[in-house]
Amino acid sequence: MGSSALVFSPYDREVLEPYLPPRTPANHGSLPFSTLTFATSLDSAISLSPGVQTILSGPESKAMTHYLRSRHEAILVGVGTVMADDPSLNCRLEGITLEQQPRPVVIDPVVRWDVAKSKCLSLAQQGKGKAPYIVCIQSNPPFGQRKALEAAGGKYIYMGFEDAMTDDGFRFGWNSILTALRDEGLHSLMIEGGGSIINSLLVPPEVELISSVILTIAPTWLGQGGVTISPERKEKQKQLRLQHPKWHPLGEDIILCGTLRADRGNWLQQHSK
Ligand SMILES: NC(=O)C1=CN([C@@H]2O[C@H](COP(=O)(O)OP(=O)(O)OC[C@H]3O[C@@H](n4cnc5c(N)ncnc54)[C@H](O)[C@@H]3O)[C@@H](O)[C@H]2O)C=CC1
Ligand SMILES: Nc1nc(O)c(N)c(N[C@@H]2O[C@H](COP(=O)(O)O)[C@@H](O)[C@H]2O)n1
Repeated sequence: MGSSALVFSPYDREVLEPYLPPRTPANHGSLPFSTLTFATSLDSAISLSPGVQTILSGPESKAMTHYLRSRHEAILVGVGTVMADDPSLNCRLEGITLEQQPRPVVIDPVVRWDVAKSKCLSLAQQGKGKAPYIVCIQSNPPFGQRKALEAAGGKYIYMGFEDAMTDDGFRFGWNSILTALRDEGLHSLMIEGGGSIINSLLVPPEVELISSVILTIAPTWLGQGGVTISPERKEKQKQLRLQHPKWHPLGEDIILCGTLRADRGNWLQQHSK
């Protein structure tokens, strides 16, 4: 995604509002309002292959993504995404202050990502975004990286070993991740990807942690071999279906909003016009 200032219309903002975190954060103690949001092709691919950044959003939906970034206190991605994309993870909407910038959060259990060399940290050093929080198990990340990260206002968040499941590498439970972020004072979280992160959230019981879903669907097929969104189907599992879906065309793309949690229904009905 490029670097010129983006504009997102008041009309489009209003359409999204029922699916966004409340402007005044809810109760102290509750987990962050978590919005799952990514851009997908017609064949459910979010990139051509794991290490490849693939532009799917058109200019209008890209502006929407940046509006979403401005409406959440944090933006979460997995280490696969930062290694592949070296993303900025800031908001480039017109008129955004540093205070309004989201806090990047990277799930990187064994600290594979060299944050000191990242675009994200460089932008934070220039005051164009916030420095990331890196969620990991390693208690002594490389000294130079830690120094650079902390000097810019970022940090490592250490998860205990008891949180890491061993059958599939180091995996933290999502409840533990969200609890750790809540304890850092973050009330809302935009979860952008990549494939491993999204697929692991779209299964019960983790799916209950998702407050809303806002997808960009681009009119393109990426073909086989891409990173696809297709969560594991557990035995006897009911179909996972978006509740309260709203389809909203934006440029050549379409935005699909919805909820996944039963208790979001009432809230939506009260807030939808
Ligand atoms: N189109 C879109 O909107 C987006 C596309 N992407 C694309 O997705 C691709 C990357 O996806 P993936 O390779 O699946 O990488 P990923 O970004 O999902 O990161 C996967 C890694 O994160 C860590 N991880 C994930 N869940 C964890 C958990 N519960 N506990 C501990 N560690 C955990 C593991 O180390 C795992 O290997 C890239 O090509 C990127 O461009 C990424 C974000 C958005
Ligand atoms: N909304 C959206 N549309 C696409 O077409 C994308 N490829 C992505 N990717 C996500 O955005 C990150 C790049 O962000 P910056 O512009 O560098 O801040 C990338 O890492 C993915 O998380 N998203």
